[in-house]
Amino acid sequence: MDSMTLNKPAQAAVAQTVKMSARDVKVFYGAKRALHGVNVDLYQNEVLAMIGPSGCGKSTFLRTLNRMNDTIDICRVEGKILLDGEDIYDPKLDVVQLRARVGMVFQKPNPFPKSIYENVIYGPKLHGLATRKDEFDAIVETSLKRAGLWNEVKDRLHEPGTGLSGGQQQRLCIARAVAVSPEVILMDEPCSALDPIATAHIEELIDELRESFTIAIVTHNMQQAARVSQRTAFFHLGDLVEVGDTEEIFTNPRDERTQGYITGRYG
Ligand SMILES: Nc1ncnc2c1ncn2[C@@H]1O[C@H](COP(=O)(O)OP(=O)(O)OP(=O)(O)O)[C@@H](O)[C@H]1O
Repeated sequence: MDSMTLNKPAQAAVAQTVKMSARDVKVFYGAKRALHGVNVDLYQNEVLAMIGPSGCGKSTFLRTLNRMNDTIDICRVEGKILLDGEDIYDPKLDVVQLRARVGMVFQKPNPFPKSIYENVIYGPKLHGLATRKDEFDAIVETSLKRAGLWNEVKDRLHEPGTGLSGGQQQRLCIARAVAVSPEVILMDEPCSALDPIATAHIEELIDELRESFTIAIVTHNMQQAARVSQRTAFFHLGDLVEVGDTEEIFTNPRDERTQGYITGRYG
C-alpha cells in the first residue's frame, strides 16, 4: 500500500507508507557507470540497511538521496528520486532545504570545531528555525536527548565538541542532524570508527530514532544490518540485487549472489 498518510506511529513500517522512492537511478563517474538502474522505496518509520561488497555502490546510492553527489564534479545522476512524491533533482529545488529534510551522518564523527551547543544550533541557525536564546536552548536540549547524549554533556555544553569520545562525537553528529527536524536520516557506516560499546549505543539509538524518522544506513557489518533494520537491500557490482524483509534476506535470500555474500563466500 503506497498511501501518503503522514505522522503514523512506529508500527507504520507494516503499513509501508512510502517516504522516498528511487526509480531507475543510474550514477556515472565520468564515463564509468557505478549504479545500473536502482529501484527501491524507503518507508516511513523504517530502517533500510544497504549491504554489499566494497565498491558495489552503496555509498553512491545513499548520496543520491540528498544530492550529496552534486559535490563531486564528474558525477552524473539519471533517473528519479522522489521525496513525498516530488523529484529532488528538479532544478527548481533548493538543495540546502533538501538537506535539511534529508540529513546525513558520516562514517567518521565530524563535529565542527565549535562548542557542543554551537554544533547543535548550527543547522537551526542556518535555516532560521529559531531566533531567541530560549528557543535555541530548547532545540539543544531536545536534540541531545534524542541523540542519547544530554545527560553526559548537559553540564559542559560550551566545551568543544571535538573533546568528546568518538562515540559521543557521533551522537553529537546525530543530534546536529536531528536538530533541524529532518524527515529522513542517511547514515554511511556510522559505527565503523567506534568500539563495540559505542556501537551498541548508536544501534539502540537508531531503533529509537525510527519512531520519528525514516532511516537508511550503509553498513559492512551484516550483524548490524540484521539488528537495526526492518528491510535490507543487497547491492552487487552496481546493481540492487534484491531488497526485502531483513529476516528473509538473511535466512532465505532469493538470489545466489545475496546467498554468497551473507554466507561469506565473497566480499
Ligand atoms: N568520487 C568518485 N570518483 C570516481 N569514482 C568513484 C567515486 N566514488 C565512488 N566511485 C566508484 O563508484 C563505485 C561505487 O563506489 P561506492 O563508494 O559507492 O561503493 P561502496 O559500496 O559504498 O563501497 P565501500 O563499501 O568500499 O565504501 C566504485 O567503483 C568506486 O570506485
